[in-house]
Amino acid sequence: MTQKIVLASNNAGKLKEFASLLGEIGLDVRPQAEFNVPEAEEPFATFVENALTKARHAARLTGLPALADDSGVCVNALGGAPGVYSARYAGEPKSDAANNAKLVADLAAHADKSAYYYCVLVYVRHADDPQPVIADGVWPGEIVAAPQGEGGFGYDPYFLLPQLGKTAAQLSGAEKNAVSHRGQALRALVGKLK
Ligand SMILES: O=c1nc[nH]c2c1ncn2[C@H]1C[C@H](O)[C@@H](COP(=O)(O)OP(=O)(O)OP(=O)(O)O)O1
Ligand SMILES: [Mg+2]
Repeated sequence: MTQKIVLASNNAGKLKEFASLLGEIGLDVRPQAEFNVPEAEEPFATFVENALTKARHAARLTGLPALADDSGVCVNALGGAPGVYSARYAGEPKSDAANNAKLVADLAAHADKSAYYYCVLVYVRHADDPQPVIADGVWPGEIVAAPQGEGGFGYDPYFLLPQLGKTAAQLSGAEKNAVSHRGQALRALVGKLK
């Protein structure tokens, strides 16, 4: 029987990417909304702490193993900002449009546009699992001032892959998953679960 797992995220863009990534692996992964799990607080200054708290929260409320993703875009000229604060960079309520506008404005005076996406995944077998399984991934690129592409989510229309001459939003879902921070992290995590 396939093990049912709860995916501790409410981000529709992430859920779509996980559905395609996890479909290949044969895990039965259900978004936490199916179990009416409300959004967890993410008070910490590190990605891994936030991911762990999200995973524990979903596992505690469902009684199922849980997988959480904490991720963001880190811009070198901005000292790594927005980083762990990417989702709320422009304040509450969360808005991709406001976040992207603030990022472009904050970076306007800087010549160095280099950045990277970071993703950490945490898997807990139960809420008090003393050995969470942790994997991460990094995806380098550059921030551009004008959006390009309709795919992806979040910062993707502004995240250029210089070697490809395309933003992350101009990649197909499969192309993005093959190289992204999230795809890398998930493949590493699955390797550790075997
Ligand atoms: O592949 C990506 N393509 C574009 N943007 C991305 C990506 N990966 C992370 N990001 C951005 C979106 C959000 O501004 C922040 C994640 O924040 P993060 O707290 O991990 O997720 P979230 O609050 O949207 O959903 P949840 O916590 O329920 O999983 O980084
Ligand atoms: Mg979040």
